[in-house]
Amino acid sequence: MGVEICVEGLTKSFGHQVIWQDVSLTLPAGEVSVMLGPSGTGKSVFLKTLVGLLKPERGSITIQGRDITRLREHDLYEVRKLFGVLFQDGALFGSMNLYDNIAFPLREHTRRSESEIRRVVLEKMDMVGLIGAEEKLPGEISGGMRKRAGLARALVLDPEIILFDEPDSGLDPVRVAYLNQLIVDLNAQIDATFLIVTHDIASARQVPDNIGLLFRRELVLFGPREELLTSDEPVVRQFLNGRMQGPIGMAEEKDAAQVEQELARIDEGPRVRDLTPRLLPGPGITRPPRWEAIARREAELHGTGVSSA
Ligand SMILES: Nc1ncnc2c1ncn2[C@@H]1O[C@H](COP(=O)(O)OP(=O)(O)OP(=O)(O)O)[C@@H](O)[C@H]1O
Repeated sequence: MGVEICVEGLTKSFGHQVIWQDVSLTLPAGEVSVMLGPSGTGKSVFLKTLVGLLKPERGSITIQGRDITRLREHDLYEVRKLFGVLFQDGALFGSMNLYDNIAFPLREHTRRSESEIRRVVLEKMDMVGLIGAEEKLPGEISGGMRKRAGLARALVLDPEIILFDEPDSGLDPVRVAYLNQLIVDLNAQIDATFLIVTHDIASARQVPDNIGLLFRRELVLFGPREELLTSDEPVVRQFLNGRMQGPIGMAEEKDAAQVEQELARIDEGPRVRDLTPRLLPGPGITRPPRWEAIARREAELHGTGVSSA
């Protein structure tokens, strides 16, 4: 059923450079959350801190009753098994074919027989639509396929939490749409807790239960998607609408008077337009009760025609 992650008062610096401070949020068990933020605001650092690869200076990360920032390396190793991570480039070994890449965590971390490994690898390859590509090398396939292979590898140890570091980076809009559908389908099938770091606003509008925004060393907001999409917070409005006008500048600092002037000039139109229909599990995917409830809510909001996008 996935596990909850509770982050409280988390601060991370490198030397004198504070990346973010006093970050508190709860990733609800089994839900999909997205973390947005301008480049360089420390989204990847946040993922690495969650999985215990980086140590924060202050604060706690509680998973299954244990604060993982205080665990010794041996116990941390156990906790890491709860996580599957999809790195930006898939992080595949270039000299291994896809089958061996995906089998790698099973061979490293379990004592399963090769026939059992084969069953799991093929099951996960099937889930991400890669059956038939077992013998391919990472260099022989498209960026989209590499992401899928990275995702299959993240799934083989049956994680309770999956972290996605910019799954859409480097993909064209059509491949991003397929990947988003895959993420939603997977959430309905395996029911793990998902956290997705992305720049892609269209994905953030359609895919998650919750949205967070890191900006100027703070977690500006974290909350249910509907709340964020209709928020009046200028930073959120600017980011979700991909506009130059607003508090976020190229150098990340703008004069308050300039921001005020820019905001006064924007006519946003009716609020209801902001609530993009949510992506639902596709045909053939059995929806668990959580997704049935989401589908009912979408039908209420957008009419009965809403199904998968
Ligand atoms: N190991 C490290 N040592 C020192 N500084 C680091 C380290 N890792 C990241 N940083 C710094 O932390 C800041 C945040 O980096 P991070 O990659 O998390 O940003 P991001 O929000 O993911 O950016 P982008 O959206 O462009 O990928 C950057 O200034 C980066 O230089």
